[in-house]
Amino acid sequence: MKASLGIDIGTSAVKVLLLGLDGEVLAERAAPHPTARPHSGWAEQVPEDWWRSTVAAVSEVKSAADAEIVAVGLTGQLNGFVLLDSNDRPLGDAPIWLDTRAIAETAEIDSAHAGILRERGVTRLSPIAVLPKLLWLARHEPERLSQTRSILLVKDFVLWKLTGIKTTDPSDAAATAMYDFETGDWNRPLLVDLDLDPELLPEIGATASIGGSVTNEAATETGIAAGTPVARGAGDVTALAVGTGAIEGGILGITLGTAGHVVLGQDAARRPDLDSELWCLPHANPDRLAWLGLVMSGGLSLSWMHEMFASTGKPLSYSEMEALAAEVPPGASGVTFLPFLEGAATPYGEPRMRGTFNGLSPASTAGHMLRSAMEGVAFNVRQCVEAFQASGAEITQVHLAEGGARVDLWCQIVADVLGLPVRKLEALNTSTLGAAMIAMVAAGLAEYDDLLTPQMVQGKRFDPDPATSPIYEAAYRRYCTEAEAAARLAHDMNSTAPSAAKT
Ligand SMILES: Nc1ncnc2c1ncn2[C@@H]1O[C@H](COP(=O)(O)OP(=O)(O)O)[C@@H](O)[C@H]1O
Ligand SMILES: O=C(CO)[C@@H](O)[C@H](O)COP(=O)(O)O
Repeated sequence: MKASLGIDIGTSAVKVLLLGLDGEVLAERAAPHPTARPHSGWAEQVPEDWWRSTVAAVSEVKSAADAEIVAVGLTGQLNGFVLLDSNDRPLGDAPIWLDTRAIAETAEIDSAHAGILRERGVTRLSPIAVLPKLLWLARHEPERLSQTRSILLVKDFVLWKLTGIKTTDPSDAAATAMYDFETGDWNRPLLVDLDLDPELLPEIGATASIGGSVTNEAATETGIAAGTPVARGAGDVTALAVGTGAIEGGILGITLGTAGHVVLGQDAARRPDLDSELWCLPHANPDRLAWLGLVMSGGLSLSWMHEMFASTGKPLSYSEMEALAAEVPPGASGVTFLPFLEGAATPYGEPRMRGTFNGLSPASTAGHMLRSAMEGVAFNVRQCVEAFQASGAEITQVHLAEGGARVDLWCQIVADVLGLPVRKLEALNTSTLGAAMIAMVAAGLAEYDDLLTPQMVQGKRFDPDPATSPIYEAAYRRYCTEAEAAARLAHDMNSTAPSAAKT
């Protein structure tokens, strides 16, 4: 059987998926890679680890399904970047999206260039983005930047390893804050103004277009036939917009990966309210834009607790954690978790906020903390949904996916907190699925209109329980009050802090 191979270089792992041309998922595999946090606020990965994980996961998925790979599509975490020297060797490790060392540079660029960033980049600047991190490097590691001959984003590094071609797509480019939505090119005037060389950046080609084909060397390493076309693909937000069906209309995609994503496909002429810290990225379909509400610590809020239990020598499985949380009533008896372990994106845009439990008493149990962690993430998701609605978007269906959606209680909590029916998709790895779908379009094997596969509309439905509605209304109001106070506190305590150096 012929199949499209999707490859997602995620934060915690590379995931791969074989999608039959009839829309059936034939096999999926993953291979993990670590994140290093060498200094406060830093988060880095080793680019060669992405390639090693890709080779391992592709080899496994090929053994799991007897399929002929006719197209490859890439996606990956946004805003990680590799500096390559004149011999195409990485100059050090790659700062990833979780790296917030450039808080001071962010404030500086945003205040001097807010107009051009909003009008041409359709963004408020965030320290997640590549742009302020490049300025940080120019100031703190100028030699490293002066030795740099090219810069590649995460999925584009793997595309280069597969094809020998350095290229990117509009969705990955736009997240860096260095893209011009009007010209479809890098925002050259902004870069020149900041003394950053636009020629270090790769050319930008359409998401659903072929970027190159698998080289003989990559074929030997991966087992994918030499000459197989590789689509440029998309950053993970745009790929998961495709994979969750958030392509047009009111279909809202929610994912609980390491991050949490709340995504809608909207008409390209419309813009969200950037003051609500919503993001706007090019969609795979050029007639649309992907609107994003970003929850920094989505699935991470639960995997963090999972790791804490494991570190005590008494690990709990995810189903044991779910069972403990299920013993506690909705609203977690007044315990609130603010899910800002990695800072806050939508709606606060405050990277210095941190996670907090409020309302604990001697009667509180691990179940209260687990349930409130899931509820806190659902409340942050609701803030994203309300920001979309305030920007005039209508929501008719909710599709939920990625690793955290394996926890049924969490799916029910999301339905109850939103007061909307939620469908947990059968194909949970939606960015990987989206990458495989985009590759099919790029290779001329499918049209955008064919992209809603049977997996999309199938899956378990969770209806909101009306009995929980008044409880969650009160708990959500409590959460908002506490989160707003925490945002003010983080801002006031840190507003004079200098840029993060090696501490
Ligand atoms: N065995 C499991 N059962 C239920 N949920 C899990 C399990 N393992 C991980 N998770 C959840 O899935 C999240 C990771 O989702 P995933 O889609 O793999 O993330 P990413 O693509 O960001 O690496 C974890 O943070 C955790 O909340
Ligand atoms: O960078 C962003 C948003 O800017 C995140 O969307 C990352 O791309 C995280 O993806 P996961 O690995 O959690 O799926």
